Amino acid sequence: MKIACVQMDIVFGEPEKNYQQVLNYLTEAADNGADTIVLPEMWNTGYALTELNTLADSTNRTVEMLKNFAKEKSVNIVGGSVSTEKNNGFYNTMYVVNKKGELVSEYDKAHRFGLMDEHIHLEEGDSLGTFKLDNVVYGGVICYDIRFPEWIRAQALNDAKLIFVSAEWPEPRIDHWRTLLQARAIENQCFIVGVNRIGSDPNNVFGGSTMVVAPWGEIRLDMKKEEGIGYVEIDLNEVEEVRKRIPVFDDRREKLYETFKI
Ligand SMILES: NC(=O)CCC(=O)C(=O)O
Repeated sequence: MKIACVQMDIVFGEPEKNYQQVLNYLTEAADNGADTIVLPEMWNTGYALTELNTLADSTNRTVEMLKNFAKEKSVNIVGGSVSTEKNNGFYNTMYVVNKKGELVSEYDKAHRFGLMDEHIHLEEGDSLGTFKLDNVVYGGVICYDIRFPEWIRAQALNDAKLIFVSAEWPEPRIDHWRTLLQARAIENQCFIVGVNRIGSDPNNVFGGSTMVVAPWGEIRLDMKKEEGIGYVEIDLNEVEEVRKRIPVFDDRREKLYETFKI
């Protein structure tokens, strides 16, 4: 499985420029033989949260673009996230489309990040964010969600073998990002593909460090500050190998956990 991670800059509050940019990246990745392309968080608008009433995607624009592209090039797309307007509110939404051009997941960020005012401008989602591509179960979460081990564990317990994390994670906390991605991979014995943006907006400088971490914890891709697409080939059989080596999932004590606040 060849994964393409798009570590891009995002033009603040300018969806037209960002849709064009993303189309260019998708084309480059598909032409380079990617099976699955992964985008960062809020790539249509950036964190222009006070302008969402005019900028957020309130139509099917993103979904249609991703579906058409995926079908034409026969590629899976984990569409990072975009700001959306639906059900009388604004959301931070991850769309995933498969190679046939079908929408297989629509996940709204479950945990809102107060330091970037999400709790003021965005609604929170309630779905788990697991989905199937080519008959394998995956998970998808958005940025701050990775700080909640119980949320990632829930995806792993629901059979996710690889979890995608799309982010706009600022540089000053980039060590947290790197450590959390590795910890979530080791504790859940699964692949973690974390795609962060680079560049800056009026309030933050973003840290890049798009990474792919294997179930044993090795870093298989580290884009550091490089702008562009990083490629990695992975074998999902590694998940079962690592789970056999240390059978964490067999050794869990669910009854015990139920007696405490976990
Ligand atoms: N966009 C986000 O959710 C950022 C999360 C973040 O920076 C963190 O430290 O957590």
